[in-house]
Amino acid sequence: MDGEFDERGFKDVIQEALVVAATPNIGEFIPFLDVFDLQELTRRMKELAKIFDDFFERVIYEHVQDSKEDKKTKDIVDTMMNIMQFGEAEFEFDRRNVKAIMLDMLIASMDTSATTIDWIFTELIRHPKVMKKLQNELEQIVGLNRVVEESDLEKLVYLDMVIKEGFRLHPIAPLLAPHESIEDCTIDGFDIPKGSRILVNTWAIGRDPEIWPEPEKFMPERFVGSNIDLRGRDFQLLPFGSGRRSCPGLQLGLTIVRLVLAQLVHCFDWELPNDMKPNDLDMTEKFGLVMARAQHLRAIPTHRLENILGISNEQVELS
Ligand code: HEM
Repeated sequence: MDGEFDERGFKDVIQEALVVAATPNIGEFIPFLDVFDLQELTRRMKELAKIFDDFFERVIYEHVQDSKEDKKTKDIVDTMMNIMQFGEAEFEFDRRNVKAIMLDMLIASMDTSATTIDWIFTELIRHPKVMKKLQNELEQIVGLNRVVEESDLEKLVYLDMVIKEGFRLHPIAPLLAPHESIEDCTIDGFDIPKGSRILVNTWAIGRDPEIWPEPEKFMPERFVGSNIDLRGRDFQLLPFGSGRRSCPGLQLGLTIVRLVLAQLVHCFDWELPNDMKPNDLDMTEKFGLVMARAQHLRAIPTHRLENILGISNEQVELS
């Protein structure tokens, strides 16, 4: 089964799992049809689960072998294995939990950050004035003699607005994760019984003209003087969800997105190949738990930071 990872690549298999998980399963809505698995989603999910399980078994095996040697650095799998071995958790914690956490971390972290960067960077290429304004901010704060570092990020106010605007138009989990109401409640006059499955359509909220003027426009300036943040406090912008089940990787994810985007924009000027115009970029979305761009973005970088990066100009594929 590892063969499937080797042949298709880890990212591809994870992406398939996200599509299967997001596809509405008719058997969940009409329970007596569940057993027939009409869309073959359950069958495929079981196959994928087996592929992941075999892979994580191999990871655990390798860690057990390595632990016999005196390793200097320990990773998250070593830590979980220790907790399991010495019964340090105050609840049942076995091999299945170790594998489930590994799967959770990989699925939740890999595609999310990469897809976010892909969308926001595409918007920057479609909006050269915004790209230029961001480059000016980077020039002022960082200069042109060194690369952006994590410690610069707090000072990059316009970058922050660009990222919020990107998340508003392209929340990578458009329906968040399915939630369940734990008690009866009424929202906006709608009675929601305890135990209902709740899907929060952040994609639609982000494009609601009653909340966002000219919602289809990519306009980071709409955040000037606003204190709307991304942490789930402001319900009109929920790219990481809200409350107890919101994204625990927010800090890491946001730092990666800010740093990578800042470096891409700061280090390079970008143009589209084959005389393509920014407006010609295909913005079609691809369905999945993480909603990615359907088409790969191709752009040509020219480096701006003289004498710092020994990188030649070439066409790169960002997704
Ligand atoms: C830009 C990057 C990321 C975005 C946009 C993002 C977004 C989200 C969203 C929308 C949810 C569902 C929240 C809800 O339904 O209320 C979620 C859950 C989760 N995220 Fe992230 N995420 C990102 C990066 C990460 C990273 C880097 C990690 C881990 C290292 C991570 C780990 C998780 C986990 C474990 C959950 C499930 C939490 C739970 O069910 O209680 N995420 N994320």
